[in-house]
Amino acid sequence: MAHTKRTLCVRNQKRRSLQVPALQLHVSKTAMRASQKDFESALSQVKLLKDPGNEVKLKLYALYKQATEGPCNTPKPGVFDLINKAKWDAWNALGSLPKETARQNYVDLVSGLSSSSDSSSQVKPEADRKQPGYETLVVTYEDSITKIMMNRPAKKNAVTTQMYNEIMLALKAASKDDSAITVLTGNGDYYSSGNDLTNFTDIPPEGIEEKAKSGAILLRDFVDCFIDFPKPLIAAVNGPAVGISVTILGLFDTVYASSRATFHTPFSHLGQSPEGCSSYTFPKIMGPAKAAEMLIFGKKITAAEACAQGLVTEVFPDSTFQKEVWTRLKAYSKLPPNAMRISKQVIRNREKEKLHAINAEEIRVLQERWLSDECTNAVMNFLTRKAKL
Ligand SMILES: CCCCC/C=C/CC(=O)SCCNC(=O)CCNC(=O)[C@H](O)C(C)(C)COP(=O)(O)OP(=O)(O)OC[C@H]1O[C@@H](n2cnc3c(N)ncnc32)[C@H](O)[C@@H]1OP(=O)(O)O
Repeated sequence: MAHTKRTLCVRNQKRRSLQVPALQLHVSKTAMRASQKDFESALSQVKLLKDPGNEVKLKLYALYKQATEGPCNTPKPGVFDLINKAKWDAWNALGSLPKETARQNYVDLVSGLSSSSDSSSQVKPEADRKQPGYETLVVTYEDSITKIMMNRPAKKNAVTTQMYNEIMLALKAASKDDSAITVLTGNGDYYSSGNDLTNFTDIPPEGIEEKAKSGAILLRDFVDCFIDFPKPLIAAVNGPAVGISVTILGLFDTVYASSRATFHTPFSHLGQSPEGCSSYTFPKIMGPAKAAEMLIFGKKITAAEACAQGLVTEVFPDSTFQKEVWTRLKAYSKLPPNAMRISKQVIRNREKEKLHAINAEEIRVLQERWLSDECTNAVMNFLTRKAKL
């Protein structure tokens, strides 16, 4: 029973149809009315269904036993007999549920599973998998993975105000959907060229200070979303990465990089200062000396160097990057999602408060830098094409 590709909408329908709490299978209005024939038909139907997962299979098993044999009265299997113990527990949990009610609940459950698997097979996967409402991103769900792809390849995936907002929206949605892991990546030859420098040009009538203030709030909220993201978060760095797209990597759980990727934080060149909690995470990850070379002197490092310094988890040859990374991620996405979330919490939670405070402090400093001549000149030089990195 293969896992199928489908839209969130269909997944939600399916989830609703599977909402049969293990210990509270209710007596429906039609209870007592499921005939032996209905039950036998459900027994045949269940063999044709796609794999509904272990939890539902246990419910089906328990209801079947209750419907055919009545309350569980066999000895409890030993602790090491895991499978039989899980089955026994599920059956025993039904207590004294009458046989007729168990039969009806079995028929209802199979009927719900059949209709949801019918509707999922009607989905046209390729077109529908893309989630609507994003202009700067392509957000998809497949194989229990939410993939957030920055999608301004002609501009090297530079992060506009709109993209900051859309990434926050996508992360908030991914934290609540039933994906097991979330991946951020880029479309085209770049992962991201960092903050879109035209963000600094749109000055409101209230003046540059107001612009710096609103930019600071946006950036603080953006980085906070990464600090608070509850599920495993993976960066698939498909090409060069600059500025904010590099600094937030310290807040990811895993970073895979193409051999073509480079990592560049040219803050001094731009008259700016570190953000994304990198003033804390980078020295912690790579040691203060290597962090200073990147964050103060703007040294661009290769994927191999970033891996040696601990910023990158693993580097893959560019020619096989996509294939190898997605094969790996699909395997990880099948691990028990709650265990992965909880492990992430255990690893990350004790630092959260500290990271929020660091984020706030970095932004306080950066907001002042944005008003400096050094920063204004650097941005003007880029926009008038006098300077590139
Ligand atoms: C709300 C505010 C929050 C602020 C948060 C602060 C974050 C800090 C940072 O992120 S600092 C990093 C800022 N990024 C840069 O300084 C990179 C600037 N870009 C470049 O130096 C070069 O474009 C390049 C080295 C990334 C790529 O050079 P290449 O020659 O390969 O390509 P082009 O320069 O021709 O780029 C193609 C088009 O894309 C536009 N573009 C690329 N990056 C940015 C960018 N960061 N901001 C704005 N525009 C960018 C480039 O202008 C070209 O556009 P065009 O085709 O219309 O000319």
